Amino acid sequence: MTPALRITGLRFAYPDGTATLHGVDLSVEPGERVALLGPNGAGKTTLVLHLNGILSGGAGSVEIGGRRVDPADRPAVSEIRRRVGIVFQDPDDQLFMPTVAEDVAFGPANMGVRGPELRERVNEALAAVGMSAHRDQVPQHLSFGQRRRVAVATVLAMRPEILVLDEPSSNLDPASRRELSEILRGLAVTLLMVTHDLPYAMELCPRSVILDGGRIAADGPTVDLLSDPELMRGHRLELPFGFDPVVAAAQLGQARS
Ligand SMILES: Nc1ncnc2c1ncn2[C@@H]1O[C@H](COP(=O)(O)OP(=O)(O)OP(=O)(O)O)[C@@H](O)[C@H]1O
Repeated sequence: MTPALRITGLRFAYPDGTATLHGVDLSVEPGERVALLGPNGAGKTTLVLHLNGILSGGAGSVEIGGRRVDPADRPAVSEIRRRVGIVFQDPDDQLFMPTVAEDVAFGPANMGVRGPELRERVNEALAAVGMSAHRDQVPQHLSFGQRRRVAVATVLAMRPEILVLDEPSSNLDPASRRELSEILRGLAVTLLMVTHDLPYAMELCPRSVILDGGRIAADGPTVDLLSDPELMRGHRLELPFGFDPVVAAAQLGQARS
């Protein structure tokens, strides 16, 4: 099967010379849910920004469903931006229209979707995140957790094959955090989630990858990584007090390798 995502030998330095990725290889199968873990400054966001060509120009390659992300190939980039939806950490980076429904319609309308199909996509995306009742509200008047849900809906309306989320649980209260996790688990997409919230990684992603210093340091079942104290310490990862990944995995029905 063609992987949903294949990154090969990816190296990248910012224009100021900060070398951030040092040869990353990663393959994700369709329908997998993978957490991307690692300390501050590891290169997680930099890696994610390569998935739809926002960043490029280093060495190596990124392929989405077998198609290479090549910023010089404009049609390929538009196609890839439709297939890879990125939900940024701050929902306010994604919401700029006068109403929630217009924000959710923006992406598909930009792709040329019109009329009943556009309405259907907006309705479906808002329903998926439980925000149908707020469609006519001003996004900036919603709570943070509600804005994050709408940000997810703006991406879902594009019907992406790969959903990438940067810190989806940050600043959410416990109920909103759980509700978003239920929403994400119910989606039939490939999911890549950048997070420092290790129980959230455990809950949502059977597989995790640790990135540190621009290199993949570990890749395997989330429970295995989180229950390896030396690995965790070595990459500045800390579980909340009292959280036992093995017990959590058993409760979630996740297998150890
Ligand atoms: N625009 C930029 N110009 C120069 N260096 C940058 C830029 N953006 C990020 N960096 C550097 O790249 C490195 C990786 O940053 P990145 O944001 O990808 O890390 P991260 O793993 O997402 O961190 P965090 O967990 O703190 O969000 C850091 O050293 C950072 O200072």
